[in-house]
Amino acid sequence: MTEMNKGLEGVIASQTKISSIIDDRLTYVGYDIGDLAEHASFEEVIYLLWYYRLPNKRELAIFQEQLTKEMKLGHKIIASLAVIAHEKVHPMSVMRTMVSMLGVYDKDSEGDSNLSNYSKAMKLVAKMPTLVAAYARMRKDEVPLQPRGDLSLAGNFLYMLTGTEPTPLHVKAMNRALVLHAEHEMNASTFSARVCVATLSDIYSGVTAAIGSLKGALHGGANEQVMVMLAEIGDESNVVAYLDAKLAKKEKIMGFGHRVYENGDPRAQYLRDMCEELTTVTGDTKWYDISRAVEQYVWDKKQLKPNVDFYSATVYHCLGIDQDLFTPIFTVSRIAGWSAHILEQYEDNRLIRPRAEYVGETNNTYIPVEER
Ligand SMILES: CC(=O)SCCNC(=O)CCNC(=O)[C@H](O)C(C)(C)COP(=O)(O)OP(=O)(O)OC[C@H]1O[C@@H](n2cnc3c(N)ncnc32)[C@H](O)[C@@H]1OP(=O)(O)O
Ligand SMILES: O=C([O-])CC(=O)C(=O)O
Repeated sequence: MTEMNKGLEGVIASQTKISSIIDDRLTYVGYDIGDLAEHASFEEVIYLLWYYRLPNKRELAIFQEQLTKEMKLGHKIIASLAVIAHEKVHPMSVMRTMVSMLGVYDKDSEGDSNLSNYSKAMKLVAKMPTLVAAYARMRKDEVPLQPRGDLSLAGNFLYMLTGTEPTPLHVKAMNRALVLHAEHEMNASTFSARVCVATLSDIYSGVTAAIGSLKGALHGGANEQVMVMLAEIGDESNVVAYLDAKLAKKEKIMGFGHRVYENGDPRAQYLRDMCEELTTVTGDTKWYDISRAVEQYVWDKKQLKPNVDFYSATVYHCLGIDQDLFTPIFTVSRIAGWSAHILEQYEDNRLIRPRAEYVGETNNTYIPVEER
């Protein structure tokens, strides 16, 4: 057997044409993430990840129309959401359950043709923002809102969440966050999705598995923990003492470090810029200033750079979003990458089944329970 590799660090588990991270540069289908963050709509990015090319104007218009049509939630889904909306569980547990419910109420859930899988992928990317927004309202006893045909996915999401038409700056910020979180090669949640569907299980099962993996604080759950940390710091003058205490206890600083990037996550700078733009407009730069001070001190003390989760926390906070919805927003975006990987896995499938090195007891003999 080959040597054990804890955490599968550096192991290549499959080939992909969806995204690459080479020498700290992230590209989606060969397009630099900075270029996409600056210019692309989230809808274009979904198309790019599924079809390995950008859509032309007509293709994009049709794609957007299909997405908007699929955004609505059926009454059975709203009824299921009503049953759990007030449970005291993390919103990611609600999302995991509701995606599973989408599978329950999709008559085509077991369909395995290419057409059926693309159609289910479309339903999932379209319904994810509506689910998060509906849950956010229903847990506060507010009526869930229907998507509007005249808004982009980012705009619709903010509208359905808040009930008011978002400003162009807020739509730009949300769109940029969705583009930047959409895809990231063989991260833990994408790997979970691929492992699941490689058994020839269905797409809803794959996405349910992925949501479970994204929830954890070492992965997507870090963005919520970043906001918890910033709130605990509370003022720029507390940054050093707070971080010193954390590091002395050998605790991880959320939103820093990365398994793959050696010199920093390129997505962080675009979110930092967005964060600066948002806070400059509101005139309340407190959270941005604290974040900059944290970034500087963690670099000075540990030579660690922020990852995608660090500045996304302040961006969402500036958009007025509750902190426990930060990771669910990650699902609204990452469903693009998960679905692309699931479709790619089906295209050229092989069961994913690594080995474990056995380090337990050997040569035991069964003793009847009465004699133990
Ligand atoms: C979307 C995303 O998933 S991005 C990642 C989001 N997660 C986080 O922000 C959580 C905080 N970060 C981390 O826990 C890690 O950096 C991970 C999970 C992202 C990567 O983990 P790994 O590649 O397994 O690195 P590992 O945890 O072994 O860290 C290597 C060393 O750097 C240190 N280190 C890494 N990240 C951090 C951190 N955030 N704070 C403090 N120390 C850290 C570790 O303590 C370890 O030091 P040691 O060798 O002296 O023990
Ligand atoms: O790639 C990873 O390990 C985690 C990450 O940054 C992501 O999923 O966006």
